[in-house]
Amino acid sequence: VIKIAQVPEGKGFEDYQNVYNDIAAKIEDNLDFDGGAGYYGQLVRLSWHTSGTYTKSDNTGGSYGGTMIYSPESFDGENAGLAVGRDFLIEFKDKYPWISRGDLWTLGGVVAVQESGGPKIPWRPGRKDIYDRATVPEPGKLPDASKDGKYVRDLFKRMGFNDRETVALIGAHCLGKCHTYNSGYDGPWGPSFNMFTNDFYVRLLGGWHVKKWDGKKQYEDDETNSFMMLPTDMALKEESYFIKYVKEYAKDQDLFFKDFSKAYSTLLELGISYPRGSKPFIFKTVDEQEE
Ligand code: HEM
Ligand SMILES: Nc1cccc2nccn12
Repeated sequence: VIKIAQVPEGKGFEDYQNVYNDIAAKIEDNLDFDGGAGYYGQLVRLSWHTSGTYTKSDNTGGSYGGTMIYSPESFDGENAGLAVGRDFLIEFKDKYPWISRGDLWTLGGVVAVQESGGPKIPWRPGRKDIYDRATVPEPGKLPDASKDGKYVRDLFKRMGFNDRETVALIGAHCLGKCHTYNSGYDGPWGPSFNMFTNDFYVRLLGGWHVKKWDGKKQYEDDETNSFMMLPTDMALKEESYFIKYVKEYAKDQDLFFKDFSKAYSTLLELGISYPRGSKPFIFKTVDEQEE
């Protein structure tokens, strides 16, 4: 399946920086959403789920076609709650009719990471809105949080990621929270959930116990009982091939930022062919434009 990037006629860096700035402004106007988590987590999860359907062996899935709104992908239980992110962004599809869903949804994640203090994320436009039932991925490609380390390792390997990249990507769980009405898992994550940091790894290396409740198996921290981890999060400290990266990132936020930036940029472009030598955009943050 060939998916070739096609940039809308005459659109360049400035055009996409304008979209970036509009998204950033709307995030800024809604910081108290979701108990103070804001929209950062929602937008990063949307960008990840539109991309994480990718399978390297047959080059299917990925962010190119913006197919998440079509069945059967729209019915994938793992995508519950993502209408929040899509609805947040939809006004920019009207304002900038030339932008594709895939470009808008992945750009939304880039804005969220950069505006919450995270690393710069290289990003390229050119995804195309397509409706061809044959290109809509079947449910089951996105990870189930109740599983173990081997499952996580194999699922990310299907996308073409190694152990280091897998651990780096899941560090995005520093943002946002779980919502029982979406996944059955219960938030909270705490005061740092609107800041992109290596906090996830630092906390993960602390003490955790299984939460006593009638919901899905999940963990809460020994110290305050106010943070949570999924079983697949805990798997990162249970497997020898993951734990070494957890420790590296807990010690060195710059290293985490460097590895996350590369892996996340790759994730958002899985399956897409770009013209040789096409240079990614590195958008300025809102703060950088005020100087
Ligand atoms: C083993 C892999 C993963 C599993 C099983 C997993 C599972 C989950 C679950 C169950 C939630 C809660 C959804 C809700 O209840 O609203 C969640 C939230 C989230 N996930 Fe993951 N995830 C994984 C990897 C990733 C990756 C690779 C990224 C990004 C690069 C990511 C970004 C997020 C974010 C930002 C949230 C918070 C969403 C919000 O605040 O609404 N996750 N994840
Ligand atoms: N914020 C958040 C979302 C999803 C999973 C997760 N594990 C720890 C924190 N966290």
